[in-house]
Amino acid sequence: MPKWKLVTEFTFDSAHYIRDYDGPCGRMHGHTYKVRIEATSAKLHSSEFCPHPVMVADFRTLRWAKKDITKGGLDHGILNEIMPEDYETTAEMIAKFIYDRTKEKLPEDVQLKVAVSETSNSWVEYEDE
Ligand SMILES: Nc1nc2c(c(=O)[nH]1)N=C([C@H](O)[C@H](O)COP(=O)(O)OP(=O)(O)OP(=O)(O)O)CN2
Ligand SMILES: [Zn+2]
Repeated sequence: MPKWKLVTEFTFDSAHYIRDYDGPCGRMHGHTYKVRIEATSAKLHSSEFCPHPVMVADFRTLRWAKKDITKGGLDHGILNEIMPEDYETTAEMIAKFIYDRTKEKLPEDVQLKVAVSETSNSWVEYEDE
């Protein structure tokens, strides 16, 4: 079936610690998190900014997490305070958190894959097939 795949990448800067971690990651520290979101659909849709069905998903909608925390994003925040308690602040759960929040903003048929990197040598990817 013909389909589109959008890819967008962005960064945000935040502090975190991993609860009960035996090592430096258990102390408050910061990362420039890199995020890559892939959105796939066989249909085009309107968006919160555009009334015409011409997009898989609006890049502006996909990039919500790069906004300042005072504007609903994750930038310049403390992830342990922003994320609900059932998410820990590992890259795995940050990817799931971004996936879950982004999915809420999109039409049901849009498939997502979210990748998160804390450091230049490690990535995690999350999707729900
Ligand atoms: N599977 C995961 N492992 C670790 C995570 C994680 O989110 N998922 N997170 C951390 C820490 O948050 C830490 O900040 C990253 O540590 P580290 O991999 O040690 O990063 P460095 O770039 O400093 O690695 P060096 O090898 O010391 O250069 C840890 N593990
Ligand atoms: Zn860290």
